Amino acid sequence: MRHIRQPELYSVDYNVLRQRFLSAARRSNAALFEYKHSLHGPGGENLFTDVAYLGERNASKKLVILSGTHGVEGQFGSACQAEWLSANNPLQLPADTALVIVHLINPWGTAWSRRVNEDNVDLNRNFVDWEVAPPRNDKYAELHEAFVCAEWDGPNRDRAEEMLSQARTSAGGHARIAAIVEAGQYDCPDGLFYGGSGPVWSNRTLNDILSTFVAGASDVIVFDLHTGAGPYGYPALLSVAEEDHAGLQWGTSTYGHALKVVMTGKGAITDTGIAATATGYVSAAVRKALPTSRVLPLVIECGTLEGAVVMDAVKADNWLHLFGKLESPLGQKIKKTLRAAFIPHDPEWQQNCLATSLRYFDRALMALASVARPDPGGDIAKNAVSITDWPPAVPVNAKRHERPAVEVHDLHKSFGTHEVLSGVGLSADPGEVVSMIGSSGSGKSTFLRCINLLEQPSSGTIVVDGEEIRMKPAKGGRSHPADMRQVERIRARVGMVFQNFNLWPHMSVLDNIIEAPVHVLGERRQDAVEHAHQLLKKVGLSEKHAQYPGQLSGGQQQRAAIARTLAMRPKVILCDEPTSALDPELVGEVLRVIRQLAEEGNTMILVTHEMQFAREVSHKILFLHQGKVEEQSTPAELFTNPRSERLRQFLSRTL
Ligand SMILES: Nc1ncnc2c1ncn2[C@@H]1O[C@H](COP(=O)(O)OP(=O)(O)OP(=O)(O)O)[C@@H](O)[C@H]1O
Repeated sequence: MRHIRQPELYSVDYNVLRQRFLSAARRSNAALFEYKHSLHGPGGENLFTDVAYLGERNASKKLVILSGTHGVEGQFGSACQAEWLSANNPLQLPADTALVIVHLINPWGTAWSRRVNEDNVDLNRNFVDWEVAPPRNDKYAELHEAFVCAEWDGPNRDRAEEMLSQARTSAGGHARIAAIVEAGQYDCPDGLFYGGSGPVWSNRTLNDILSTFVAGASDVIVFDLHTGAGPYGYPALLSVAEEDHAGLQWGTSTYGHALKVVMTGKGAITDTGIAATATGYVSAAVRKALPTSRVLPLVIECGTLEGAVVMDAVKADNWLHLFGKLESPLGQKIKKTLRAAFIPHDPEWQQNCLATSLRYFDRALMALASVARPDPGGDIAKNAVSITDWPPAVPVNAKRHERPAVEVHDLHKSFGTHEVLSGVGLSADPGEVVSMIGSSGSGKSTFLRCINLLEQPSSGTIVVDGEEIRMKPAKGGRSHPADMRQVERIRARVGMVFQNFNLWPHMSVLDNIIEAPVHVLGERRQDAVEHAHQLLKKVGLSEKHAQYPGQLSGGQQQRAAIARTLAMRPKVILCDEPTSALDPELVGEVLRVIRQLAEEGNTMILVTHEMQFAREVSHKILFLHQGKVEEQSTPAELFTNPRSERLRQFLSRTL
């Protein structure tokens, strides 16, 4: 079984999920596009559905992987998407095949931990044919009042629960009630499994994505990633269909008995845990949007708790959003219960669901690889639309033309007559991770130390966050900073993680962390302490705040040093061989923290001898040789296709 390298992949924080996904996609050289939602997340953050596209624009075979149809389940789908990209870098796409990853199609639901969207709409009931009247669900209407009881407890609540209990008994158990409720309903906008009154934002966005990035392909496999139904911890592979079609046979021949076909419609029954009575699924949408393609719509559905328990959690969440207070203790408890109903806090569940899903993705690529190219004269090829433009999504890459977080041009540095850096340049965009590799003595650490003027460069230009460090000529054709106050200001924005930690030995861990925020940034001590505790939690050292550096292991000291760096809220983090002073068994714990920082979108410049790590976390790698950049490229390119002989030799010695 493949092991999850990052258990924290399952995060409840929308920003963490998004940054992690974008980071993984950028490392894979995907083209990125974003669809901005008009609402914000709970922290005021902007919300987006992101699309990562890999492969030829006009590929005739496409694999689509969609997450977050039911917002709160998006943690799982996002983890699968990011982890599959990270575990397969560079991803080997078969010829004439492209990958389209749609990250969090219902971003509002994910950010607010709701199964539904911003209009209380279940997106997986919203893809009905809106040209005709939506299906009626009279049996739901009879139960609706009990589902939306305004009281959390008290006599009315007791009556509502009694009514539901009687309905369960007379219908013959929870499953029967579930079949009624989960069929979806279109009359009660405040009720459960409400399908809406027209196509919602996520519906329109998905259709736009399909017509922009997928339409015209001859063969398409689509995964829609879900949790919350079926046996615990078992990722079932399903294909949901309202009628038989060519894709189903393709699915059966690809996955054999692993695939369950669920025929939906009025009165349909299935033992898969999903609602066969419902219509308006994503699978219907993809087939409708891609009429000229052979489409295999797949659902991965990872079972969690008993159906009745999941339904209760959804019902409580509906009450919370209609009548409760999100920030109250009860509100927080309801949210926690809902999240646990869809993503259990169980490493084995998380590992198994993720690993199995990645295997289903691998298999899909194999299935696409074995599809012969379409006959150029055939019907499908005739109908193929060539993608010449990518509107209306805004390419995320365009954002990367914002000003770089760090730019260095033509940097020279000599110690006496020994020129250690001979014209080194580098540019890191916000959120980018740039690693520097090279033999011992090639000048990597000196370069890093020049960026925050721990070493004074002999000449060259350094721009941090748009501000150029002003230099003035000094003796012997050298230069010095013109204004030390400017240097101090810029240093405060550039965090540095040193090889030897550099913690103050006479101060506790907490005092080490708050020292600079209080004395350099002028933060209130109380605020700095609060922030320090958050950071210690992040690096896994909550228990160690009162200890002194000498009482900690090397790995713990380095993690404390990272927390101290983060306390200054740096624009850029420079890491100078952060693990080279550690015993091998302590390296992993530090790399994990650095990986997390990288994936949360911090801008980092990293000097390291950990090649595999550099390959996994970096967007760009520079190979330094004798004070010059010999080669720079993306990790995939640099490691698999080194151009210079020196780099080839270096890699053969170190990999
Ligand atoms: N303060 C200094 N005074 C004199 N020479 C120095 C000084 N600092 C570094 N050097 C020299 O500069 C060269 C580059 O050193 P640097 O530490 O930048 O290399 P590096 O690529 O980081 O090496 P390593 O991977 O071994 O850390 C070396 O020859 C080193 O001896």
